[in-house]
Amino acid sequence: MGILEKISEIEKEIARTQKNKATEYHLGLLKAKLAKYRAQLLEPSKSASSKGEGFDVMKSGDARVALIGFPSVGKSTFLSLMTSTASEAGSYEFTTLTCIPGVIEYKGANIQLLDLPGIIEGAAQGKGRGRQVIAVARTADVVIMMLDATKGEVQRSLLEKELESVGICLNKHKPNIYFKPKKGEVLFREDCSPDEFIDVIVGNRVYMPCLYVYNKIDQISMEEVDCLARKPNSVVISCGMKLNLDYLLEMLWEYLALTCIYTKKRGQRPEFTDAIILRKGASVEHVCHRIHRSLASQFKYALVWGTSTKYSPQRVGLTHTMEHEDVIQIVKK
Ligand SMILES: Nc1nc2c(ncn2[C@@H]2O[C@H](COP(=O)(O)OP(=O)(O)OP(=O)(O)O)[C@@H](O)[C@H]2O)c(=O)[nH]1
Ligand SMILES: [K+]
Ligand SMILES: [Mg+2]
Repeated sequence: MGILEKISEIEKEIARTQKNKATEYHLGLLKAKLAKYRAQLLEPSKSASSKGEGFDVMKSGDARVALIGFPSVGKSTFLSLMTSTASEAGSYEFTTLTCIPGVIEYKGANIQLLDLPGIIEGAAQGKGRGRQVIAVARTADVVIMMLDATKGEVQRSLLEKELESVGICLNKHKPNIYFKPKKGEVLFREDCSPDEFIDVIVGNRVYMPCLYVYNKIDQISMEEVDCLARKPNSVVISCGMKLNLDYLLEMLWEYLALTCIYTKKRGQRPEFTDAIILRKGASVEHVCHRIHRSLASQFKYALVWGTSTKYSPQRVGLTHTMEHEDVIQIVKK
């Protein structure tokens, strides 16, 4: 019997077994067996290319958020709640076997949310689809590390270790060192540790904001909830009881640090209801491209009101860096 058939047999048996105290133990065993076979589905097959298939999901929208966590912490339940995409959830591990994208619409922005298979210790060394999952995490603007509030803190440090072992630095700022290999010129713009210096030379580090989301708080006491909620970069939620999801969105928005730009036409008020949403550090040229493909080539100058300029308005060129909530009026040749 192949793995898929075995899985299907177990699923059928679970479906026809009544749920009660007497069958609880048996159901538990069945679910453990199911998780074992599903984990085997995640293992890269020997016949396929040595690297195994990646999860190639097109980047879309204004930003990308990856859901990373151990199996069965509630990642898929969360995706199904926050987006119009349904991702299958189940009370057994390794329900999700691939990358499932959804879109969160928030404050006029489209945020791509990626549900991923659960990862386990050893993921970075290729356990399960660990490598592929981590590769997707690298492409995100923010990582949501989803944790089961009923489980201990080791889950958090284990996952952090996995990500750090492949050069993903969470909630750390990139060391401000300028390094140009050709000339071998090094300029320390701040005090740095040897490790930080090595990171810059090796050059494959990514620095990423990470939000620790403790799910299933409906299962723990108020005191425990309170304790988790006070941890840095952490939010407590319950997908099951839809608790604190609004607050999580607010935090996520903050961590994404997107820049909202308002346009205005000459002699008119700014279009405050229709912001252009860009990544941090976006220039006037980025704004032009967003309005119309050919606008940058017809560009003469722009007037900008807001925190990015010394005067309001100020005449600026294409390379000027915009800041959050600036207003811009573009003047064509
Ligand atoms: N009590 C409680 N259960 C939850 C909550 N959120 C999700 N669950 C349950 O947890 C189980 C796992 O949920 P999933 O969404 O499949 O978890 P996952 O992280 O996607 O799991 P994998 O895809 O297997 O890695 C399901 O039985 C959910 O119903 C919650 O807030 N509270
Ligand atoms: K699951
Ligand atoms: Mg899942």
